[in-house]
Amino acid sequence: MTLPFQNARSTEGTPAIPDQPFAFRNSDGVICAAGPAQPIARGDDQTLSDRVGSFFNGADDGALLGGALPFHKSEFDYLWQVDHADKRWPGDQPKANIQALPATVSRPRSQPSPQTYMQSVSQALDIMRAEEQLPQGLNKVVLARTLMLEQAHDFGIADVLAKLSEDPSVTAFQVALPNAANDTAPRHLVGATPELLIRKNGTAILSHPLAGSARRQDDPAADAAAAEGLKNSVKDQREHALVVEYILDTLGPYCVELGAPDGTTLTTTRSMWHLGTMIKGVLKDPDTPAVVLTSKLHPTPAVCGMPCQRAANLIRELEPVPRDFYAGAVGWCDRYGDGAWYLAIRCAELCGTQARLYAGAGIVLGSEPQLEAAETGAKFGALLAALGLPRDAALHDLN
Ligand SMILES: C=C(O[C@H]1C=CC=C(C(=O)O)[C@@H]1O)C(=O)O
Repeated sequence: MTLPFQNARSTEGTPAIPDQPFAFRNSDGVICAAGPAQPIARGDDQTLSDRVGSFFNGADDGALLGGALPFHKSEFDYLWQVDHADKRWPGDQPKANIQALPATVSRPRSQPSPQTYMQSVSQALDIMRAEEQLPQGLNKVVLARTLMLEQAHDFGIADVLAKLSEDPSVTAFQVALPNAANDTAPRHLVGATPELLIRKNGTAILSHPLAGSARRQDDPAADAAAAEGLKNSVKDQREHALVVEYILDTLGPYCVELGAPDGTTLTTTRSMWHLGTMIKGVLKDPDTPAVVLTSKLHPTPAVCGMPCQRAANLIRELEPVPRDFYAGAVGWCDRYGDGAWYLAIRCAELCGTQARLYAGAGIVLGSEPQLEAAETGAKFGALLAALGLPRDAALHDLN
């Protein structure tokens, strides 16, 4: 077993202590790291429970653990222990008005191109059609693409977070990421996630999976029609049902009670409509920490697919850009294991003057490559707007 709180050595060496290892803001309030931060020894999913165990046994009352789990479970997480939480959001300091700054951000550069992305979606659909009758055939895979942006000066994380947290329906977040060998500035993941993977308070747990999406429209009648269309879409309902089923199956063994209402509800952010289901449960053991439940759940078919390992392998094969912490999980828990963990989606990696935005879409039989490319284009909207670009800037090069 590796001990937490030692100065963790990894392939990148000892992590530099970031100014702010993690921060989350939503309609419930703010959780930011405060006091001295200590890295928890890095490792993969198999050792997570052991590595965080000492935190729960030995930490002071106000101590918090938080950070990020990567998308692929064999990769190393990046977690921190801090002495206590702060209610000061990093964006609350006096700041420049982002709208007033000259627009210096470069035109977004797609990686892969939307056309290559559409080809990957077609390939995935070919596999699904060929395996439709097989019991372990591929049912769903979530395929992502990225946008690169650059500007002359460093991206201001506090400004980006302040913009993202203007939407009360999301959880705006910032987590420190490990630096790559040639990085010249600290690396962070910042985002505005709409999706709660798990919240734990004593024995009570809550999960709010989303899957199935439609872009919000400026015109109210068109917006209502988009929502109605999503609700009635057989393809989106199927895409959603796989996630709910998976979460109920995975959490079942840890619960004395677990349930979801019949049917989906419409959930909205400023950019997107989603199908959502509120899953509630009561744990058998209140000592099972939220971060451990997260690692059991992750990756759900909202970010990976079904069957899970098959989909994860296909993602490695078809996506040219490694996901790293995109579509992983970000969150925090206290020494009682209570806390909240979210899907790391609608996010960007910021490093100095560079930003990489990520967006994915669930592919099932009935998906259409062009529409999935447009859906990912729309999902970039919140981050594009926070970085000072038009919300629809990624919707123009899809033909
Ligand atoms: C993978 C992403 O979204 C997931 C969450 C909600 C809806 C989704 C969908 O409709 O495809 C995705 O499963 C993303 O935004 O990058």
